[in-house]
Amino acid sequence: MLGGLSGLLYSLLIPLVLSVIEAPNDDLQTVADAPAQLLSLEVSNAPLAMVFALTCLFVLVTRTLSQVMLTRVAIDVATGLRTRLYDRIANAPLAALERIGSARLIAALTSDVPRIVQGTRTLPDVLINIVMLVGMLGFLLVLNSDVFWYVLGCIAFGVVTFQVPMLLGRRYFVRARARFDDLQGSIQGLIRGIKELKLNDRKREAFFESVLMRHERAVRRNEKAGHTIIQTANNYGDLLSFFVIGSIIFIVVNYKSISNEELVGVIMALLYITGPISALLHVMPMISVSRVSLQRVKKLFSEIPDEDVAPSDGLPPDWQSVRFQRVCYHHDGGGKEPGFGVGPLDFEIRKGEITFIVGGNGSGKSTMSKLLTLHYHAKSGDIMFGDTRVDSATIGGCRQSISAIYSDYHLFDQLLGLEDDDLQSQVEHYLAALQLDGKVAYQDGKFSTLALSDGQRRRMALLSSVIDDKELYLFDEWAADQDPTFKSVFYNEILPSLRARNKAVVAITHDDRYFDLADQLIVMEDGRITRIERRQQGQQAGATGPASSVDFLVPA
Ligand SMILES: Nc1ncnc2c1ncn2[C@@H]1O[C@H](COP(=O)(O)OP(=O)(O)OP(=O)(O)O)[C@@H](O)[C@H]1O
Repeated sequence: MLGGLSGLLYSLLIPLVLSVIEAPNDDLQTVADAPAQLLSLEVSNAPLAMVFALTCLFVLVTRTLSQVMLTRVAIDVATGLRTRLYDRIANAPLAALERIGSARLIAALTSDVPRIVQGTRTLPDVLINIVMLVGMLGFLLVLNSDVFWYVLGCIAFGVVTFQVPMLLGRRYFVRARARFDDLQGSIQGLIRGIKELKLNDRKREAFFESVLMRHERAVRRNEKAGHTIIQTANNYGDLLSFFVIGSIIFIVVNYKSISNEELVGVIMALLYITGPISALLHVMPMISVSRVSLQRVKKLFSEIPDEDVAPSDGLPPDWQSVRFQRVCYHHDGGGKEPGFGVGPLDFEIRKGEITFIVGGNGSGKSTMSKLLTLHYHAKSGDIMFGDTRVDSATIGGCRQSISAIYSDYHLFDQLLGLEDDDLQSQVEHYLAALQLDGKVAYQDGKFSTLALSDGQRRRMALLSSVIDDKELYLFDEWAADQDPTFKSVFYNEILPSLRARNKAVVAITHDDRYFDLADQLIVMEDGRITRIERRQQGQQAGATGPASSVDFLVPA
């Protein structure tokens, strides 16, 4: 609205100036002959000068206001888009996120969203320039209708012919954007694999040449081609404006009756029109790139399904055991690969027991554990939390019973969602029990550092997990990078103390030295359970090391 008003006022300036130059009536001439005194300046045509000054002021105010307001809207759009993406990611099934991959998600958040916003930011200028163009065309119509129709025809011709390079340029932008996902993936490879690359010059060169720079060159090539085409088209558009002016001065005047006075007005109007046309042409590449990013984000949204989970009241159901009944799951292989199937799985995890899941690499232990922690949705069969069957209505509540540390866990630098009064003392207790008290402090609701060794970071993850105080604990090869002493602490003290608290404890492990500590041993092979061993009633598990008298957990 303001942009339109600004454009309209802007387009009124030329007729105003022309009316002064042309001095169409005697009154004005008289006024011009007797300049008025304003702020000790002699001003000709004082009333018109006032109108001119006020119009300029209005243009300044309305244009600034419209730009500021729309820029603010654009910033809100960016936040809104990112927030929608955060929500989508948070509510997406894990399998879909694994399939899409972090590279695409990060590229959308860091590259597409800013480009969309950049495109949105041009909108006030687009609007202002369109209104200016329409205003000036209206003025042209008043001046000379023949010239008006001629110019309109030329603009229509320009718009139609401009579409060809635009479409071509857009195709290159689409290709560049698609290759940007690959580039993002290889940048992650460079950062994460820097240690391996530094130790092997040939590997590094090969990575740079055939992976990283290949994608970089592809992005560069396509972006250059896209911008070259669109810039050339812009210049063609600019040139077309001058071609129109030239053709009117040199050709059209011979066919249509245009007075000299009209011609001056027409040329001024046409020169003035080139401004908005050129401004519109120059935002075209930005709008085109922005549209490509918008489509990319839309496609991403369509690929992230919403998880079929009803809103949970946060209350887990009452359960003593979790039962798997003929549960099956299948990883899609993607393309020609057959994928990997797990199941049918039948087993029971009880509270007050320690269950070890063992098996060779790739036997399906982690997949089964993600079914148990309700991250993967079973393709068939039932998972029961006590008498509660896990389905879309109950899954949210059931998840609240679970705490898990996977091999690719993430460590947050603060304890989130906890408001216990004695949180500080609990954290201090666990920092000491996990032998981290000299390393990490908990201050102002944050850990002082996470720059720790792998084993120490895993202990921090354990701290965060036990402090959550859930019913079912899953540890995926947690002890793999612990030293022998702390491995023993984990198996002989930490797991038994969780069991003593009536927690259901599940650990995926290759540490056969500690197998007899478990109440139940589930052996997996090629996606199936080949054996389940249960300890006899009354036979106390935990014979390998000296069971500590110290309770790891803080007193209840
Ligand atoms: N996200 C995934 N997408 C597709 N296939 C997968 C995915 N994760 C695992 N797989 C397939 O499932 C198989 C079993 O993987 P899983 O991680 O469950 O094994 P595991 O027993 O935990 O192995 P390890 O002891 O090496 O951790 C793998 O061989 C792989 O082919």
